[in-house]
Amino acid sequence: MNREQLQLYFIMGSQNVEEHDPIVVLEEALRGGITLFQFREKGENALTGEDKINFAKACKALCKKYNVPFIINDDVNLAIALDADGVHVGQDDANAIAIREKIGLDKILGVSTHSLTEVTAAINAGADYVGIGPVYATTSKSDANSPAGTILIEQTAATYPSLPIVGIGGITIDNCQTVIRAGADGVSLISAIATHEEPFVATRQLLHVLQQVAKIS
Ligand SMILES: C=C1C=NC(C(F)(F)F)=NC1=N
Ligand SMILES: [Mg+2]
Repeated sequence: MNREQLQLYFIMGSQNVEEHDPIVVLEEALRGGITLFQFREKGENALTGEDKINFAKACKALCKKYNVPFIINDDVNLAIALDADGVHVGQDDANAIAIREKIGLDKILGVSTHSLTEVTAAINAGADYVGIGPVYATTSKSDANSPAGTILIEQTAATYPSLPIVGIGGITIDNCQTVIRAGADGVSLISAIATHEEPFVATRQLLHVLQQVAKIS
């Protein structure tokens, strides 16, 4: 995985799209040019069992059609079963070292981090990128920490300049440039695309704004 692939990292599950069809939303986002996708099926009405597997397979097939890596959140066994391109895990999921051993070196491993200590541990576990947030207030994650702003992104970029970083949490077209200027390689988001009337348009607009402000290398 190269750090440019983090530029516009869309995360979605069936619960994030209000009255829209999640498969249509994903195809529109892919057509619009998202650079990475995370399948994140969780929450009280999340799909389970065969429904979840079939939904994941449909999302994976769409990502393949648009040549965008397909990442699965939390569910390492599903990621292996579907031969996903990688997994994203949080601090409360299994130990990242064990997960790296389980998925192998050719899969993408992303880790959520909330402190420099957790960033260092993620690096030692062999993470390909770290997610840092929530930068701003989010409604997409019920158990999110309180918004931390961009300070940890700045500290991490300064301490580990070669570590790919993606910011997450309440990111919109209005604040995404601030996140990149702080040192993130990209932004990850759910609602800014998933709840937009026109996910294709939302994606194009976000990319346009993000392309104005490359990471200060
Ligand atoms: C809780 C999360 C934190 N960060 C990320 C990512 F953006 F992929 F790094 N994904 C998550 N699901
Ligand atoms: Mg998790």
